[in-house]
Amino acid sequence: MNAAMRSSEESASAIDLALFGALGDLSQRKLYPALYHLDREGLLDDDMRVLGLARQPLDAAAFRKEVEAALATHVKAAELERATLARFLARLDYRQLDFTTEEGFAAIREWRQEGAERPLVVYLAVGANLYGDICRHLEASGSLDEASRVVVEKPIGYDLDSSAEINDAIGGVFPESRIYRIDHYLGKETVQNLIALRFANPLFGTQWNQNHISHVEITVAEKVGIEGRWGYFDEAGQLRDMVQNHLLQLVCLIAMDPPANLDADAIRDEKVKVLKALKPFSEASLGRDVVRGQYIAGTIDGASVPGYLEEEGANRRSDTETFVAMKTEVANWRWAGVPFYIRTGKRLPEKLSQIVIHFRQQPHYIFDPDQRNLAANKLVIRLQPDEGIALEVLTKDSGLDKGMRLRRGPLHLDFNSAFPKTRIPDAYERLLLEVIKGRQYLFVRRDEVEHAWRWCDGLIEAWHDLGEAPRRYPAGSWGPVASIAMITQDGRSWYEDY
Ligand SMILES: NC(=O)C1=CN([C@@H]2O[C@H](COP(=O)(O)OP(=O)(O)OC[C@H]3O[C@@H](n4cnc5c(N)ncnc54)[C@H](OP(=O)(O)O)[C@@H]3O)[C@@H](O)[C@H]2O)C=CC1
Ligand SMILES: O=C1O[C@H](COP(=O)(O)O)[C@@H](O)[C@H](O)[C@H]1O
Repeated sequence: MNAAMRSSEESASAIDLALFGALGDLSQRKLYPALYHLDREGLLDDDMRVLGLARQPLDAAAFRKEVEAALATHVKAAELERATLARFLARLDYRQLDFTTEEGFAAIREWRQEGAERPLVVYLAVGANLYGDICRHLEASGSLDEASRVVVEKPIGYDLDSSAEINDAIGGVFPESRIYRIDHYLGKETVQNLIALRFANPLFGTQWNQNHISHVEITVAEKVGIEGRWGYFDEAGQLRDMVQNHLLQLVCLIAMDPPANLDADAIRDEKVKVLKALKPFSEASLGRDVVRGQYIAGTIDGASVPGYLEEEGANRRSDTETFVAMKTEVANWRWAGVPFYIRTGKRLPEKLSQIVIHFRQQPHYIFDPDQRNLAANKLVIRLQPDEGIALEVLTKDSGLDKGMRLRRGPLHLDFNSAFPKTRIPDAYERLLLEVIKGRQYLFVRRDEVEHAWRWCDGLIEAWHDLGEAPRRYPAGSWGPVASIAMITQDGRSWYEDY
């Protein structure tokens, strides 16, 4: 964080927030808890107001009750303080609105009149099919001005063409400098820590390339299944839902060159270079280096769970993937020849997001030949849960009878125990704070979204040509056996020290 960022951190900015989709799942589970926590931390200006917009006919009092109920469900009881809650609820107002017609949008302009000097932030917590309509109606109703910002959720489209269409619609009303595209992984504390780890520590900065790193592993494993979103998910699949955005953003943060500074565009320029350098799959590499899976019924934590095709809302046979593993490469000078193994899936045994950087072995090995497989350092970056960083190093096994036996052990930084008083904020807290302050470095620029789609579209097209059904895996396993074979064929294995 540069000096300008640091000094503006202390002062909260006053904004008016118009929240479209104010009674939806995202608002209730993520946005109100995040705003409440910001208020509790003293990070919301006293004058900040929130206007909830949705189609149900509620008045402000009934809306506040809905929000209070959402907070009671999604904020820990110990963190719900009466005074903060009262202050937060008093910020809220509500208007009933159908987002598809311009009629009614004047209500936003009228609500704005009271706080016209504050920038308006428009948060679109609705499906992307509504983004264009809402932006146009906001403009036509005279609700916007030169300082208004818009926040949009993923997924932006279904492929490159649809994403370009949506981006055009938003871009027809808001300039890129006032569009905040959320990828909530960028708001996670440990994901931001990747920037600090890489660029604040010369120890890693000098080693971060193909001369010293043999391969990189990224695992984003989920225990949950489809969570009532079968209709959406079946159209998307795990590649579009997770890889196109979250996993490729992680690849970017690991692989990018140092930005000249921490400005949004300096960082985003470097990420775009990584996306452009991602190797496309050939027909041969597709069969060898990519595994798609779909879960069948199984057991997680001792409880039976249904298969993907038996989940609530499942209404057809489907070959949509719920798991993807692949070996890819960032084809540039820094990373040529270094495989990036990535995998993500639903209904896996753990909720775990982890990056493992495998360093190369020493050029000449002098210890016990039986221990050769130990002989490389690993940097394990745990994004969730139990956020932390561990560097696996080799030391001498102690004891008179051990000779020069090696022992592998971690130099471990566990954020929760190292900094016990620091609550690790939810990603949406950080992201909302950045929007309020008008800083874009944690948001995704249009060209990032589009380069990521271009690469994914190529992969999806090749899958279609191949015409193979996904491999089945039992819920509660680590995915199809082929995903293990994919990495063992290179003489490696997925890091398993969970
Ligand atoms: N939920 C999550 O965890 C995540 C969501 N997202 C994204 O966030 C966005 C919102 O998702 P989510 O909250 O789950 O969706 P929901 O369907 O739960 O919420 C959408 C809200 O918008 C309202 N709405 C829809 N159409 C209209 C309309 N024409 N006029 C007025 N109100 C309307 C709905 O009202 P009604 O109830 O009356 O239909 C509902 O309150 C989506 O883009 C999604 O992809 C991204 C990441 C995670
Ligand atoms: O964007 C999404 O992310 C969640 C996983 O997020 P996490 O913060 O819990 O790791 C995923 O379940 C969902 O399908 C996807 O749309």
